[in-house]
Amino acid sequence: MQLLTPEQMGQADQMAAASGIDSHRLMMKAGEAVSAAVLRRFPAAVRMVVLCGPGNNGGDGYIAAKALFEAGCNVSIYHFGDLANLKGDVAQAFNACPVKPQPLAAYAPKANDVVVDALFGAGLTRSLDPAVQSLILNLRKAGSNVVAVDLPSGISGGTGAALGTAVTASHTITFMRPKPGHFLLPGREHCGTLETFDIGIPQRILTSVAGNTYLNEPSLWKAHLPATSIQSHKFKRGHLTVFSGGHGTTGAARLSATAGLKAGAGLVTLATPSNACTEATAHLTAIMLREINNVRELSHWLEDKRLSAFVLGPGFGIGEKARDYTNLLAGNPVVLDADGITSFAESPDRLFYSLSKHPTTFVLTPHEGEFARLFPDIHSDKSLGKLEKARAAASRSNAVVLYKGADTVITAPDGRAAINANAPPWLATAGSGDVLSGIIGSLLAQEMPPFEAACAGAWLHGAAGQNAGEGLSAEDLPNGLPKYSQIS
Ligand SMILES: NC(=O)C1=CN([C@@H]2O[C@H](COP(=O)(O)OP(=O)(O)OC[C@H]3O[C@@H](n4cnc5c(N)ncnc54)[C@H](O)[C@@H]3O)[C@@H](O)[C@H]2O)[C@@H](O)CC1
Ligand SMILES: Nc1ncnc2c1ncn2[C@@H]1O[C@H](COP(=O)(O)OP(=O)(O)O)[C@@H](O)[C@H]1O
Ligand SMILES: [K+]
Repeated sequence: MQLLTPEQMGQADQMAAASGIDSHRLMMKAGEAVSAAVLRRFPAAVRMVVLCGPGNNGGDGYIAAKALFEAGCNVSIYHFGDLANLKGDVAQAFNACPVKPQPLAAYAPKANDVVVDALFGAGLTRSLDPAVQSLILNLRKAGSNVVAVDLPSGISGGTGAALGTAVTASHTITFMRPKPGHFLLPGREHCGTLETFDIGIPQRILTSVAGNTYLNEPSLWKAHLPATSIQSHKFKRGHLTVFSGGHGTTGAARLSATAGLKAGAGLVTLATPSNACTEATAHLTAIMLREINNVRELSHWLEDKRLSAFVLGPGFGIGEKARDYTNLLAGNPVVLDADGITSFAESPDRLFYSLSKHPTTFVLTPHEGEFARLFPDIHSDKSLGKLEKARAAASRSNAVVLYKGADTVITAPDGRAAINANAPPWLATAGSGDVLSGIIGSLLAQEMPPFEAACAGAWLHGAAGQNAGEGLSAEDLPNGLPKYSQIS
């Protein structure tokens, strides 16, 4: 599913008008869709309260109020801003509305009210007025049900950031295409259940304005998923190498390797320093073991051209050895995670220089702390949302960047970006990231391109979390992976 920024949506709106589509008709459809959703969700509501702002979002509100009124509901409208300043479609919607609005300050929220939030949508550019913010706090205190039009007021459609206090809705009705702010945090938590309604802007216009930001769904990468064929043999399904730390620190790499095998790699080898071989052997069966202690031994191992992908970082240890291995692996499909990333904290440019000499084959999987170590200036830039930060990081590093969190974002150096939204909160458990690196490594080993492998990996990890259920530990995740043939 392609996502549109508020700016792109505005552009689509203008193009629709320029091509002769009646903009008031679009507003009518939007407002009527809101009214229908409210009636469907709250058929027994005692009082409907529509809060209308000064722009087109407010216009949708006046249309919704009219439709609710005509459906026999008890409707009140409260407005923000000077009614004398209403223009164009909003003024027309206001004039046609049989319910006369009162000023916002007169509204005292009640628990049973069903509130339609049509204060601000895509046009929000700055923090809400203090009076609006205090009303939002009162709504929250009263526990009123809120249905947001397009976006909960106070949430940025582009970044999901809350510009001051923002409305928390149980439902949000948006139009044509969701925006990144519906899925990025904290926006996602403010939206409740999201419905996307088609108000009739033609597909050709949406396609012409859309960039390359997507919700991370199987349609984005399913065609690249490894297919199992009767003629397959284990080398055809790829050989993944996971580098392990030394004695006492092999757990993370073993988790990653186990996930790699379960995610379909034909062969998985744990590359282990000599002092950890006994420990690793005691825990492994299907996963193979190879002693690798230094760059010379790694170079020798890399002469086997059937090795298809590598995971470096989980439990590996921070330092020169990680940097040397990474440099040697540049140009190969690699997931660089955890200690592999942190090893470049003092000298990120050394990593970027190494990666700049090859096509994109690396996937970097930082959580926020690791992201800040590798990209300190991008991380601290308050003008950027998570999507833009991850895009800037991918462009700088020439790697696919999977910026982890409850709203994981995956970006490629060519600008493609996907927001992952299927991860349950109980994935926040020790070792969960190690499993993710193994899944992505496995998909790389099975010849998935790096952006698609990272997107599929994040989604499969989320699905595994859902299947394993609340209370899971990271060991449960590989067994929760869905079967590829059943993904639709
Ligand atoms: N995109 C489309 O195709 C359609 C959009 N529609 C609606 O139009 C909305 C966007 O309309 P607008 O662009 O008029 O924007 P809004 O209605 O979200 O904002 C209105 C105005 O408020 C001002 N403003 C921004 N932040 C403010 C703040 N914190 N305090 C006070 N004023 C502030 C802005 O200058 C803007 O002109 C969408 O969210 C949607 O609800 C619908 O009417 C149907 C068609
Ligand atoms: N609240 C959350 N909801 C959903 N997923 C989460 C949440 N917090 C973390 N995750 C996911 O869990 C994984 C944790 O990885 P990481 O931070 O590397 O932990 P670890 O190093 O313990 O494995 C990441 O994939 C991340 O996206
Ligand atoms: K709104």
